[in-house]
Amino acid sequence: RQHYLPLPPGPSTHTFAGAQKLLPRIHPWKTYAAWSQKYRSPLVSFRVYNRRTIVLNTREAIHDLLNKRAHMYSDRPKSWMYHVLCGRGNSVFNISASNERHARYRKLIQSGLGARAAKKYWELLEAEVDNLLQGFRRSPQDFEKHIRRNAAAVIMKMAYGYSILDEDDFFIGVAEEAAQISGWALAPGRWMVDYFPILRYIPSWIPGAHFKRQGEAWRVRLQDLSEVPHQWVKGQMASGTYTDSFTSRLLRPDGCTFVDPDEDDIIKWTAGGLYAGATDTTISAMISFVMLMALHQDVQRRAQLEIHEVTKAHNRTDGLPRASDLGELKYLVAVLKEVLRYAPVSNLALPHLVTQDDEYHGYHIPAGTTIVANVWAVTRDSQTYPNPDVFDPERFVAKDGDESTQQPDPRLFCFGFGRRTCPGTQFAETTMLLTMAGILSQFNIWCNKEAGAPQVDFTTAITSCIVPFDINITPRSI
Ligand code: HEM
Repeated sequence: RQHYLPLPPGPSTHTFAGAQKLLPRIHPWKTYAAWSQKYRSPLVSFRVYNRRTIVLNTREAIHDLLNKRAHMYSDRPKSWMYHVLCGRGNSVFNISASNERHARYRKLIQSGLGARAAKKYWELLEAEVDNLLQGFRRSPQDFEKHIRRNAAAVIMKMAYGYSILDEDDFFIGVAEEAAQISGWALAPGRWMVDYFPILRYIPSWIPGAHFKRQGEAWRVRLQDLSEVPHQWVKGQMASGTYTDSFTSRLLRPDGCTFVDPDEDDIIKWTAGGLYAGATDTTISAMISFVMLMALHQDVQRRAQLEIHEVTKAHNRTDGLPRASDLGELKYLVAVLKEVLRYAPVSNLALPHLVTQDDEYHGYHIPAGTTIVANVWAVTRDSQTYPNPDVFDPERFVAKDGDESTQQPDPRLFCFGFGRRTCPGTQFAETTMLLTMAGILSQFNIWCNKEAGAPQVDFTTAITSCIVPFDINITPRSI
């Protein structure tokens, strides 16, 4: 029956290339939301060459399909260039949900990063916040660099027990090269083999088969890069002097024998996924946070007051909150929620793939369609969030202690959906709250508004943040 139903509406497109030329390079989420308004449909669909994408533009549609029907909406679209030619199909982000590795990866991450396990990292996080604040003190104008270093340091220590010394660190270089290659190989519309997989059989020496030679070169390089930190941990463990970490604990679960090669491989991919998942996301959120604090002095003062009261109650003479204090910083949690809503890190989350034919609101959703959740559209929906373009943490403060007066928690959609929901959510929240509390306890952030308040703009990438503008960061007297 579904086949007699229409596809969700969308722009009329070129016979061969489909909507390829219509897809905007800047803020595609805004275009999808505009199409949704134009066609008066929460779902819009378009085709690029032979691949169809459906974008979900409302909270209800996203929840109904990606969460409630997660069993059929949790796969990932296949990039033949990246997954096959570059050999990255086994990565945590790309693995098919039907592959038994998917469940194994997520189980390991859950055991290492879940709510209870995360407490093991409190000391590490506090030490890294301290390093970050020292950086802010030394050169506040380099705040972005300090935030980047901090995110990499936290995850390298947590995943591998490796201490990063500065931003030119060898291991950061390794991870950044891998991320850069992945970005090129995954660029939508760039590789015809993604649309016509038969091209992968073309011999590499044929003129025009540049993509095959490139894919092969990247495969070798990415494989080498992903081995570096893993082999480093194993070398340290063999030498007997190593720092306990996610990887070391899993490699020798009973404390004496190493796991078999199959489990070793699972651990390697899982730890690699942690680095890829944690760095750019946390960095984006923290940059947006700093920018928003510069613009909203009232919010900043109120959060500082709350931090001061909590640290005073716990006799923190340095005025610096600890991880165990975070549960009392209710207003700061509201600020974090509003940062995630106002400046979503992942405006389109990551694409999912539907594995069976389906039907929704009278539309046919064919198996094999890429499904994109327009998170940005949800955060800007004025029914859910009145005055959505206004930054206002008050949305998430319960009136007279009544939690039901709060607007919907954006963490329910900023961290993804169904069986692909971000497994680092709790770890990310603890890291971000501790960083925010540390920064606000020691510094004032402000910008010169004499020539008018700076214009807020957002970057376009897999992770997005507020485009940095000139700000001042000055130490506070406590
Ligand atoms: C501000 C912080 C973060 C945000 C906003 C965020 C957001 C997301 C989103 C939107 C996805 C895709 C979910 C989907 O496909 O439905 C995702 C996946 C993932 N995230 Fe995060 N994330 C954050 C931090 C972290 C951290 C700290 C870690 C690890 C320590 C992490 C590890 C991962 C992994 C491994 C995946 C892939 C899951 C899968 O495909 O099964 N993330 N994240």
